[in-house]
Amino acid sequence: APAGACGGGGGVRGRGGAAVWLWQPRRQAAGAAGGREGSRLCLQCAARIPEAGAVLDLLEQCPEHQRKGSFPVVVFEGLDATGKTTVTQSVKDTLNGVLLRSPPACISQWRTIFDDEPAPIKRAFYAAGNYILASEIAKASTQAPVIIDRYWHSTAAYAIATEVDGKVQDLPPAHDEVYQWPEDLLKPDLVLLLTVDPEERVQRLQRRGLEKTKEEAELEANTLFRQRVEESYRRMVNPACQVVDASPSKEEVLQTVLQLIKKHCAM
Ligand SMILES: Nc1ncnc2c1ncn2[C@@H]1O[C@H](COP(=O)(O)OP(=O)(O)OP(=O)(O)O)[C@@H](O)[C@H]1O
Ligand SMILES: Cc1cn([C@H]2C[C@H](O)[C@@H](COP(=O)(O)O)O2)c(=O)[nH]c1=O
Repeated sequence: APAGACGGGGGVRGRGGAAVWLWQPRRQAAGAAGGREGSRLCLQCAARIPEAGAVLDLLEQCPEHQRKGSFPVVVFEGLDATGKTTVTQSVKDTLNGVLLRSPPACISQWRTIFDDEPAPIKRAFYAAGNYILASEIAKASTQAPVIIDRYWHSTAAYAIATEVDGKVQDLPPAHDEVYQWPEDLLKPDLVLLLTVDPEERVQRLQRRGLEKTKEEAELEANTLFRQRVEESYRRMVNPACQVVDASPSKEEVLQTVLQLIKKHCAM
């Protein structure tokens, strides 16, 4: 792989236009999220990890420029424990849809390996996962509504928030290209960002009682990181996230999102 493809000033640009692995630290946020080409190059650099080769093989099997079928594709985003798993399952059941998630099942068994790698490799894993997921979305959306638990916006928002230190004011400015959807990645019809206030979210995390991922532990410990992730979500464009207050009961949240889907997606 070309020198600098995975971290040090490379200036690589993804085939579809996603800014990847550029010079400035703030550009590295976008780079860390990478496009298809950027993540491919970074995983090639990580050849010492056998699973990187396996992810690359799966990525190569996925045709570029996936096209959506005629059924709606709806993504749910948000910080951990905002209720994505809960609501995606209910929406899937209500709409007789297909439920998918990022990273997709075919690579999720390697997630813990990549979570322990340096940030660019970890993000390349998640970015590649989105391109593999796009193949699944393209196929499933010819048959039924597709409901997705996290997609590109999560990859980008966590990457940006990790690469940038400090406060929300230190993020790349609104309208920066780091907040753009990659041109070569299949777009959903609707992206819903679930939000709850920090106290409620911590209560939900505690009630759930599962083992914390590193990201979750960091989110809990680091208010600034949490704010950077959420603000990055809010700055994403093309498509932008529609913000949903997910504090009400599960049933109320379900009704709110079903109405939004009805309003924004032809069913
Ligand atoms: N509207 C709600 N009101 C109260 N509790 C809720 C609500 N939605 C979800 N919960 C509870 O909050 C906890 C976290 O929810 P869930 O696992 O769905 O979140 P998540 O966003 O998928 O989290 P992660 O991203 O970490 O997987 C669970 O115990 C769930 O039962
Ligand atoms: C998809 C995706 C996830 N992450 C991080 C963000 C979360 O803290 C954890 C766990 O997510 P999950 O909803 O419990 O599966 O993974 C990330 O950093 N980048 C991504 O693309």
